Amino acid sequence: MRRIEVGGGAAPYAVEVGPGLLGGLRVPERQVALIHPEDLPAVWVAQAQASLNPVVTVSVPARDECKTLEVYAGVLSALAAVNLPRDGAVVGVGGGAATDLAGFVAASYLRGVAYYSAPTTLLGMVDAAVGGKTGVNLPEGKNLVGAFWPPRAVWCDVATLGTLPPAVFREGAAEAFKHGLISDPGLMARVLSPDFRPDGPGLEDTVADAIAVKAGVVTRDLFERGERAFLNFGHTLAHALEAVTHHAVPHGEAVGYGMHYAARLSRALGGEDLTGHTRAFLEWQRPSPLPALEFGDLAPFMARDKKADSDGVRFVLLPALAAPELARVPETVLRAEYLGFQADLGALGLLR
Ligand SMILES: NC(=O)c1ccc[n+]([C@@H]2O[C@H](COP(=O)([O-])OP(=O)(O)OC[C@H]3O[C@@H](n4cnc5c(N)ncnc54)[C@H](O)[C@@H]3O)[C@@H](O)[C@H]2O)c1
Ligand SMILES: O=C(O)C(=O)C[C@@H](O)[C@H](O)[C@H](O)COP(=O)(O)O
Ligand SMILES: [Zn+2]
Repeated sequence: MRRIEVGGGAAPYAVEVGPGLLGGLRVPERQVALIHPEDLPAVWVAQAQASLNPVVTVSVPARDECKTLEVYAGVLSALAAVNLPRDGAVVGVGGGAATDLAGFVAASYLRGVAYYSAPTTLLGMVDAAVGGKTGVNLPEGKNLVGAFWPPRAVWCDVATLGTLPPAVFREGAAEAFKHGLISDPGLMARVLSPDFRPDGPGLEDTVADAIAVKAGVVTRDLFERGERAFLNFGHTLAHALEAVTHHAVPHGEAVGYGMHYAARLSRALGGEDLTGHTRAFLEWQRPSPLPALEFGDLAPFMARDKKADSDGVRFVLLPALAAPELARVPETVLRAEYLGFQADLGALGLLR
């Protein structure tokens, strides 16, 4: 079992990574609400219920269908209906979508109750469950409503990865690869290695090392006043792709595409050519091909990116491996590189 300490908030917490954790969840609060996606395999729901003995279990729609204000309101009502008290706790079990929702419920119900997270996807483990970003989407864009509300503990039961559809495992690899690109280049090769699979050797260490990158960043900058923005590498285009397609493009695939676009932008502004790495990742991930969207379809969503300020949109660029920076990019470059990006996807067979 690997254990990673995370600081930066009111109280430090630990992320545990290992097999068999779900059956042994321990929270000190007496009354617990368990939130999970409706398609989470019953075996994992049963294990979490057996260890937590929740006063209420709320099943929410799968994927980003649960990250809506309507679902959020329904979950709050379910907690109020059982009088979950202020000294109770919310536990989110599932992928990043369900844990983002559960965390936001915890952040806001009775103005905030204790939150614990048990991610069951690769993406949830290496990224979403750690660092305290919680929230839901609006039709206008991804994660436009939310709060920073760090968990009190995170349990990554790697056995749960065994029931993931292979494509969902590969979605999560995008965020681990991102951590490699922005901070730990050795991680990139490990993600692309044939050993990186739910039953592969060294899985626990690769997951833990990817978490360690995020844990370090959020410990130093929980509220995204500086370097936390680097965790958003690839996300300006990614979030726009998700929003414009009404989430037909899943987050992990959108991030794979977004990283390639961001690598092209970085090169266009004089940086090292890292597009070989991002292309290799797309070849490994084999995402669903993208619809042929115009730059103009995506621009309104990119303009609502949370890294934008009063002077406009900013992108995370990588002038060199593990050396990210936040920068503005002229619109002429954004447009030209979008055309080049589409040409690259065409050559890779990734454009519909
Ligand atoms: N808060 C953050 O810092 C952060 C970071 C990255 C991503 N996110 C968010 O996370 C979401 C994406 O998360 P995701 O990639 O985990 O996708 P997801 O939560 O949509 O899960 C993918 C699918 O797998 C199912 N599933 C979960 N665990 C399973 C298991 N063990 N076996 C079989 N099926 C299982 C889910 O119910 C869902 O249908 C997006 O909404 C994204 O915005 C948040
Ligand atoms: O934790 C962060 O900070 C990240 O940017 C991690 C991202 O992978 C994640 O998708 C996050 O939810 C995006 O945050 P947002 O502020 O752009 O909504
Ligand atoms: Zn992400």
